[in-house]
Amino acid sequence: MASPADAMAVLRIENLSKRFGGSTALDGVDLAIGAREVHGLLGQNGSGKSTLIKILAGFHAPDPGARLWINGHAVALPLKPGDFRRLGIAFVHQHLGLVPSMSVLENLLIGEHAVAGRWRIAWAREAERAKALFARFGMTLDPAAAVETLTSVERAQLAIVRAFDQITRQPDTQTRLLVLDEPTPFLPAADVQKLFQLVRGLVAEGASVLFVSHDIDEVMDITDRITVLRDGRVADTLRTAATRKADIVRAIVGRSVDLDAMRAPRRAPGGDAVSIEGLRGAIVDDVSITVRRGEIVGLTGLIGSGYDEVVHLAYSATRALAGRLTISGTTLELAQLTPDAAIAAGIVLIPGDRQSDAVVGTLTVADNASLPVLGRQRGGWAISARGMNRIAGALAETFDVRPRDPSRLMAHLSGGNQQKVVLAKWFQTAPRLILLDEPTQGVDIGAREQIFRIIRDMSDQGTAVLCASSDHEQLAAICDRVIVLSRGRIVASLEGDAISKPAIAERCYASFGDTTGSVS
Ligand SMILES: Nc1ncnc2c1ncn2[C@@H]1O[C@H](COP(=O)(O)OP(=O)(O)OP(=O)(O)O)[C@@H](O)[C@H]1O
Repeated sequence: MASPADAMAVLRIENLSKRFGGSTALDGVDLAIGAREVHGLLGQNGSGKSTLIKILAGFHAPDPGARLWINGHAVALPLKPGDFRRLGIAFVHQHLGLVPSMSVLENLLIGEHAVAGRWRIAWAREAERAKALFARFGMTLDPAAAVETLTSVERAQLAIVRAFDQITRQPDTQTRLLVLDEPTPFLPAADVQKLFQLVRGLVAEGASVLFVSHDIDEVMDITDRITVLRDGRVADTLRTAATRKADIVRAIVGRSVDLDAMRAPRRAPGGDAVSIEGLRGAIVDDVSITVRRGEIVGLTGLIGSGYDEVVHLAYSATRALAGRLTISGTTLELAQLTPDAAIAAGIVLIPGDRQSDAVVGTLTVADNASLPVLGRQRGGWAISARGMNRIAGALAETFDVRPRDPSRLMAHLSGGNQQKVVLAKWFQTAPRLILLDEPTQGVDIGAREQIFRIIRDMSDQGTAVLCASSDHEQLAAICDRVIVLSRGRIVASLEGDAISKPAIAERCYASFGDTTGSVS
């Protein structure tokens, strides 16, 4: 039903559909974003969010029958790549699109280089303009600073302000629509609030925002309305202020989810399964951790505290300067360990940045899922494709990978479904120690529940689990113990009922006192 906000929509789409071969990504979607509205776009993995955004970016052509209006003016579809600029739309994706080695100012003006006739840039004048632009939104960025020296939240702020600046420079339009596609992963709560302050500042200056996220708390905080996609259709459009979290979850998943039930029942831990002693890396400094049998241990802290380095050092994805890891009676010197030797010892690392570290996009789902167990698939000299498909099919069933098509190219799965394949691929090797780095980043609330259950099952069967994450809700849901790091050292350990989302956050921020180094 059209609301008053729809009548003066900055962007209005009707009957948007998109099929890829036999599968339907979007099916008759209507969406209206009001002037100065922050509009959330939510939905399970594979529900069609990225496809919708890619159609606006001119990357995909929609199926015939769709209609688009920008500020009340009909716009012909399909859009060509780059059309969005002259229409007053800008995109900020999770990877932000900044060049770290270039300065803040060069990054701000990167779009200007690309525009014919704008090669001559008055740098001094632009630097003054940039300072004024940042000051307008309460930011204190130095235009001459290299982006690689900025904090994560400063980079995200720069990417968002740049997007706003690019559209306000467009001569042909008054439209200012920012599409923020998961801009907050890995940011601690206080930094998310800084970004939201910026978003509110941009809205006060006339911008509208489409905010895509899996974080329901954040969406409830920043949006005015929410559109929920399910299986490519609009499941609901909700006014945020009048909506409870449970209603949003139900719209996303299509059923009720008992959020409290996702919390792990407390178990009595067994004997020591894995111990890490005297670990040192670029940030981590003399850290010792013991994981007991049947125990899931979380690692967290502020960005730069080193909590995520621990799992990479324990697998030797990054070579440790010093430290020992003892597993099943074998002690490994971490300064000499290689990933091959780690895998042979039953250690697996599931990295957070799956696009670059964990996925081969040009191979099928079956190929990706089979990579760690190829040795088991050799029939004579050939690798059995049927065997690989069978294994991948069974894993896809357990991990609810959608669609259930092992022959699909990995690059053609949605981001969250790729993550499920990565988890499935390593879990089938029955590891002794699983090192997780942001395991449910980009994964929807329904799949998250399944993944938590699988991690718990693995731990019940004796696998030791170390999970590095900045998602305190996730840690509170799955961990028996949560270790907090600051400046490379352990500063707190929460156990049992002391673990909660606010308690973890509090320890992360109150962590500039004494450091103890080890916890068992
Ligand atoms: N290029 C493609 N070829 C074939 N199928 C595709 C392609 N891109 C997306 N799909 C399919 O379209 C559907 C919607 O995917 P989309 O990436 O839009 O989901 P999403 O809501 O963004 O998911 P996520 O939250 O996991 O990022 C999925 O079933 C996906 O497998």
